[in-house]
Amino acid sequence: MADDRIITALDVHSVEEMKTLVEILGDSISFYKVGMELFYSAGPEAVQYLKYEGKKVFLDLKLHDIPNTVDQSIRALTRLGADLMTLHGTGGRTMMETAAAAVRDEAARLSIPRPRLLAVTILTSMDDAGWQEIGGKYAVAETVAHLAKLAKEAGIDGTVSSPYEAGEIRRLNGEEFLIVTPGIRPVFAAANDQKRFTTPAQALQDGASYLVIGRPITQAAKPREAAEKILKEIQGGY
Ligand SMILES: O=c1ccn([C@@H]2O[C@H](COP(=O)(O)O)[C@@H](O)[C@H]2O)c(=O)[nH]1
Repeated sequence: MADDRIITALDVHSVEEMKTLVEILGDSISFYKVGMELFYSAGPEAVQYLKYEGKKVFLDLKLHDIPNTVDQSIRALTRLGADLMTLHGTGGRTMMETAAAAVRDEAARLSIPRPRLLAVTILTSMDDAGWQEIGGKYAVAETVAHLAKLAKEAGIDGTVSSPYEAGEIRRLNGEEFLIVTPGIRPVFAAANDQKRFTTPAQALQDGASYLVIGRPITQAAKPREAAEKILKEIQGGY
């Protein structure tokens, strides 16, 4: 029933709201994202609950700091046992290399499966105009490809990018590299604040490994029906 390639973003601010959604979605969703909103409100309990329920967890806290701070923070987060975690690729090569080594070291020390690390490239809420406004010298697509190459060289397992860049990242970094794409909008959903987005089927066709989908499911009048509609779409049932 569930498809591991769909990660539902639990952007709510209490454990109670999270549990209600997870119960409603039942076996239609097996992979959840805990982001800043939920983690800053509920803390590690959110991750622990999902793991206890047998779900996979993407802990999306987008670390962005000097290498030493990221090293210590990523070690603490590794102990929570998430499957995927994020840091910002714009933190640079040394920061990414330090984080990649810290996750491997901490997971080995605890004899737990190693969480996969993803570098956030350029947020999907940003278009070329917004990127240039903050001083971006090259086009978004070019910068994302550059950051993806750098992330791979630094020992990072994958990227978070928009689906628009997925094909090029796949070409550059190969089949094993994880490409996680938020900015997913089924035809029935509003764009909200997303600027670089496409449909679930198109994103997979373009090379995404995982799709992050929040509001089109969690804010639908009937979340389970919305999730099932998306599953049907990606499994070719339209
Ligand atoms: O570039 C990025 C990085 C992360 N996100 C996160 O994904 C979800 C998307 O939610 P929707 O409701 O489907 O828009 C959200 O948790 C973001 O923090 C992103 O959108 N873009």
